[in-house]
Amino acid sequence: MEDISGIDPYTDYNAPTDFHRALLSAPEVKDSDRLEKSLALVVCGFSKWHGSLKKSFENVGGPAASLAAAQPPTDLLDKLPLTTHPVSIFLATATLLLLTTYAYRAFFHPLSCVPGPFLPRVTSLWLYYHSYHGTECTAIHRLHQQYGSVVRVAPNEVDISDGAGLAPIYTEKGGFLKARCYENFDIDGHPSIFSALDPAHRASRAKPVVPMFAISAIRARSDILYGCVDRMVARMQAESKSGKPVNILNLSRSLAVDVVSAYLFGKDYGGVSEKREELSASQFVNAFVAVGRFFYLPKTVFVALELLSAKFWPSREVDESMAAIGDFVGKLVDEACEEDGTYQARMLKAGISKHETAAQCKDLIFAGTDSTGMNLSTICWHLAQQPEQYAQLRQEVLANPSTDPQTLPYLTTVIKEGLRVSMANPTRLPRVVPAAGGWSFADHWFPPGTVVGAQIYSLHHNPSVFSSPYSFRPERWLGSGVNKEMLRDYMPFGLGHRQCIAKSLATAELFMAVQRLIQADALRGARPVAEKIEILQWFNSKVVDEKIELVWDE
Ligand code: HEM
Repeated sequence: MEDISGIDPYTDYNAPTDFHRALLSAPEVKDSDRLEKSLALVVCGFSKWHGSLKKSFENVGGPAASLAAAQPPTDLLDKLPLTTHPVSIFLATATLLLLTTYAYRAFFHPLSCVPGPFLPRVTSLWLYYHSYHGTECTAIHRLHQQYGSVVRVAPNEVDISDGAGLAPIYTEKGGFLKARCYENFDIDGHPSIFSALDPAHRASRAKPVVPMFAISAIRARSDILYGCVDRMVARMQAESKSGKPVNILNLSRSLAVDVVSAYLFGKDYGGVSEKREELSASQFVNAFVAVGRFFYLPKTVFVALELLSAKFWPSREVDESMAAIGDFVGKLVDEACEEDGTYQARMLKAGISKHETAAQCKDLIFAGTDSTGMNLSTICWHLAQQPEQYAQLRQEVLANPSTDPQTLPYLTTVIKEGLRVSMANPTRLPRVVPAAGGWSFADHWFPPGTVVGAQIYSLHHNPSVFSSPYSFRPERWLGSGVNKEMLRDYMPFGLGHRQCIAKSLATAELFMAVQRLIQADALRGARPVAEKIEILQWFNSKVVDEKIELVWDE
């Protein structure tokens, strides 16, 4: 970049425009430099009134420093109202800096051509607000309806609802890397397989355990899953006779934690057998779900908030639940025998510390319990109000008592549709545009570092791909009704290299659970208590009141 620090606005200066020209028309000016130079102009102006301010900017280096070294055009500045009070100077400087930043983001930023309303163009507060309140998906969905399939949702972030964007973001060449905000899901100071940004760090943790998630490995030990499922069905049947509403979300979560623990850790958590209204692991899961409301905050702010909320808003229930899970994984790790082939043993054998292995186990308990629980309960909730679909499913399941459930065509459509409508993970799965050359899509160019993502909520609710998108219609997945856009845009488990590591395990669990529930006719006579399932749209959605209830008529 050309050095323009030699320009002395007092001696070389003919008119203020010379000074501006020097600032703004230097060759190879990048947008960021332009901003820095604009700031430098502000610094120059104020430094006339407050020398110390100038000095501090001189220490910054770069064009700001070189221009701070220059003198401002006196006649221009002399006309401005003067004040020497440091607070006024500070406030005025801050305001100018803010306005300059906003102006840059709105009009000069490389993403300034991407459509979207004014607020998210200039500040991330819009996204933080909706994320906090659990309205992110619907707010962004509305933007897509208004502005098209590519919208700017924060100064440096874009959401894409066009399925054609999925392959480059998530799949091709391994997809883009996860965005920094995933760090907020680190557990006990460790990046988990889910939250790790660095592929090499993730790979060294995932490699030893990936074989456990293979379809063949799951099939070989399907008796473990059926054992958990049968206990859950028996409990649902027993509770259904009480005449009171049964919280099937709690029941499905209980099954899910048992499957994860029995299958992966070799030790059943015993959630289904617990004699309590709410699963003891629930508050632990809820606490992690709630992390989603601060997902986009910078890590330092996130950690500060976490500490503050633990200090000023402690919760006995959450602490107890955390302690229960802490004890459970602590024992798993202490008692692990390196050759026993369990998840924890494989991690330890790969050289992962005990502390981190315990954290990785916690991550699986959270990820496995929440999403699978949400999906199974959503499927049951829909089946309970669709007598025709229920009858068709029962006919198929009863006619094929010992067939692998994943080969049953109608059951397959039910599970697929359940995964489409259940918004277990409704929000964007944000990724970073890589350094090499940026990324071009749909007439837009996104510079390196831009955070791009596609929210499952918009893809699964796109009426031009899924007709009547909010209705539960398993038939849409039958035969000729299926088209390539449906297959392309369907992504309940994410896509590509970082898609759900436990996709096959979760799918097997859903098939087995629905198969056994239908065989036992457990949902006959059930009806939903509420008209809809209300969620807060966080990374892992939170069901309002943590309840999805069914009640059985006599
Ligand atoms: C129906 C149930 C499930 C759904 C819908 C689901 C959904 C997802 C999604 C959407 C992602 C991708 C996140 C992203 O790209 O940012 C993901 C990743 C992940 N899920 Fe699941 N999940 C389910 C069950 C499970 C279970 C049972 C486990 C553990 C036993 C699990 C563990 C993980 C892990 C560790 C990752 C991170 C993978 C990586 O980044 O390499 N999930 N899941």
